[in-house]
Amino acid sequence: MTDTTPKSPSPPLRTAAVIPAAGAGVRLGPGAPKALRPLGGTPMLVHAVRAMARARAVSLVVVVAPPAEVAAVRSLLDEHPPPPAVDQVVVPGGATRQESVGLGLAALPEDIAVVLVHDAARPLVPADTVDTVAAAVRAGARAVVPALPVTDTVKQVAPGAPAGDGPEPVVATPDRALLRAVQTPQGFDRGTLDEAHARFGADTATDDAGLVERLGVPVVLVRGHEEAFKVTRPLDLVLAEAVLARRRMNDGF
Ligand SMILES: Nc1ccn([C@@H]2O[C@H](COP(=O)(O)OP(=O)(O)OP(=O)(O)O)[C@@H](O)[C@H]2O)c(=O)n1
Ligand SMILES: C[C@](O)(CO)[C@H](O)COP(=O)(O)O
Repeated sequence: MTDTTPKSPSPPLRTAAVIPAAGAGVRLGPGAPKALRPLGGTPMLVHAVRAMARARAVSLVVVVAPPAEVAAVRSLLDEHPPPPAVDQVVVPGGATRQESVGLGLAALPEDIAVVLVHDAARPLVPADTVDTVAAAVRAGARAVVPALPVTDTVKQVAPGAPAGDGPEPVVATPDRALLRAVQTPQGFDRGTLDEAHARFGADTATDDAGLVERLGVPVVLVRGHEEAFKVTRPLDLVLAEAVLARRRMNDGF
């Protein structure tokens, strides 16, 4: 006999942001782990979490913290709570960025369909950029990366050449018009990213989309934003302070 009992609708599938924040910040110089260093008087991580929580799409934020700082990060985020519609989870990170992202993915509940991976070290990404990436995944793309044209001319050197430490023979000058500098958040259909990390997570890659490319899955770029730059070296922090001060003056926050 056919069962005619009406089925209750399934709950909607949600979007989560995984924020790798477990790096030391060696290139920024000695001090606390980079994500916990202040920007405008507030730890960089709090800015990154706010940026993700402010985006319309995101309803869960998973912060991947330096293992020794998990309790401190939980307290910090309790002091700076997200909007009520956004849940927050903190998990310990690993030795590499990829390992940290993998640990964040392992903490996601089943109802997450779209994952945005966002560096804590990109604290000033505008909410519109986050929503553009999430919307492109929701519209059917399996991997979406915000990117900007490259403004410097780029030279290619031989494999194994020491970075910038002396005379290096140039091997080629790639056509700059064909190059893009990529940012985060990178957005993925959850199954695609899980598979990429399961199969290639132990390989070397500097971003998550690089792992997805190895699956043979198409990756698409959308326009990034200048203010989504990564705080890597001390001068980046000077720029970040200036951008934040300008925003506070313009927006009064
Ligand atoms: N083991 C690691 C290494 C990096 N990251 C995170 O990955 C993002 C991008 O990495 P990067 O800017 O290179 O940060 P660090 O690894 O901290 O920088 P450095 O190489 O200068 O130490 C950062 O938000 C960083 O916290 C992480 O979660 N776990
Ligand atoms: C993921 C990333 O931010 C994209 O630009 C970047 O590749 C991270 O690289 P890093 O080696 O951790 O600085």
